Amino acid sequence: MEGLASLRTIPKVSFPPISSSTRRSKFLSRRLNFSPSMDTSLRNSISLASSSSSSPISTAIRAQQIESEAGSAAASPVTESEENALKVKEWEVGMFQDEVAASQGIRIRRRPPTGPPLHYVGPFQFRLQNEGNTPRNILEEIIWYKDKEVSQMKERRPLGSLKRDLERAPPARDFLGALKAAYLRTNLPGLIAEVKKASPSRGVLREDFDPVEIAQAYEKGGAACLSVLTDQKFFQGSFENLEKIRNAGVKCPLLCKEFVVDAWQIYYARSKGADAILLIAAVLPDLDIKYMTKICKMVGLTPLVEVHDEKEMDRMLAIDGIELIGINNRNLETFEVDISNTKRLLEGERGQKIREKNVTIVGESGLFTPDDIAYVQEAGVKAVLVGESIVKQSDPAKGITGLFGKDISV
Ligand SMILES: O=P(O)(O)OC[C@@H](O)[C@@H](O)c1c[nH]c2ccccc12
Repeated sequence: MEGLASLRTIPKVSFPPISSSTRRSKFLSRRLNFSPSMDTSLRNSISLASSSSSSPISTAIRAQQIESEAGSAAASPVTESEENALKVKEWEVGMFQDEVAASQGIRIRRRPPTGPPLHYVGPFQFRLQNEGNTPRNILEEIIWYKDKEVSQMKERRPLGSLKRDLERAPPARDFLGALKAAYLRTNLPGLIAEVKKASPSRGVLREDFDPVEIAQAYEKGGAACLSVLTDQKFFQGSFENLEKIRNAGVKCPLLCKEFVVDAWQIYYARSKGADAILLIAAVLPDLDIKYMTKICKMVGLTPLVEVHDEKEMDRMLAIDGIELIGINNRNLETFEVDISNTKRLLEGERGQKIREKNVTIVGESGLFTPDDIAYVQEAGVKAVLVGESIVKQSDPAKGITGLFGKDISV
């Protein structure tokens, strides 16, 4: 009995007495990233926009979602057996969502890390550690943690109150415009300089980490935009850093570097002063990308969609309205870095399509020298995203000059 060593005892949970259909609706909305309080017109337009999607599974999920919304009007008390049936249903829907994702080549599973329904023995519930509830790689671990973190944050800050805060947020600035202007000015890729304290692959990059000082040095050194890591657990970043940098009067537009799993995070990033936000294609199915890019545009954020391989690039090129794509040279599942990844993804017909669609490409990760910059520029990038090589320098402004082989601030 292999899994028994990690057998855990969990007290039985009882839900507050709300209608099962309401809860199911909420649950489905969450899994599908449709916020229950999202404007109906937007939701409809997104459903319409995505109705061309060829996946029969996503169509079925949409049908279930509509059914769940229709059912949410009726309220009735829930019995314990209904409760258990609901848990099983939730598990099934989670599995279903993973199937949709898998059909698009996504390996990251989004099913709740609690795994399959619990086993009952008397008053106790047991859970066996197994393939289904153990993350398969670091990205999956981050995403599962993020799912939990975000659902807790949402409880503290419901979308309604967050939306009201948006009116008080500092105005969004033109992230893509700043990158294009830098490219025209310098004839070199526009720099997105990353305020990064640590990462799971490299550990702590800089002990004396003052985010505002680093941001100001980057600006002085000629960065077009900044990227601020906001993930706390794995990258030692924070939204406080983002807010501080914005409030310190740094003029470079700011990218919120997060692991977005829920549209709520987009509103939150905007409320903290972000001008752009990262959306990772390895994590988000097409429907989420379409929906989230619309939310971004609605609140004035520029989405930077990140891909790592040909399959992800082709998926994103098939979605209309994506203007900015980052090619990550780091595989987030294995941490392997290879800058020829950028070149490979920009070759041949794919490169041709990118030029036709006028998509701006950002080369991301593992760039250290003027030769690296020249290599990705030659491959076709108009911008680069750089962290480690410049954040480690005692003067990050000089780090930028070293990276490009010349002073790009003038
Ligand atoms: O420090 P580097 O190798 O220059 O990489 C920066 C940036 O590309 C990297 O931090 C990054 C790219 N995509 C991400 C997604 C999540 C977290 C981090 C990243």
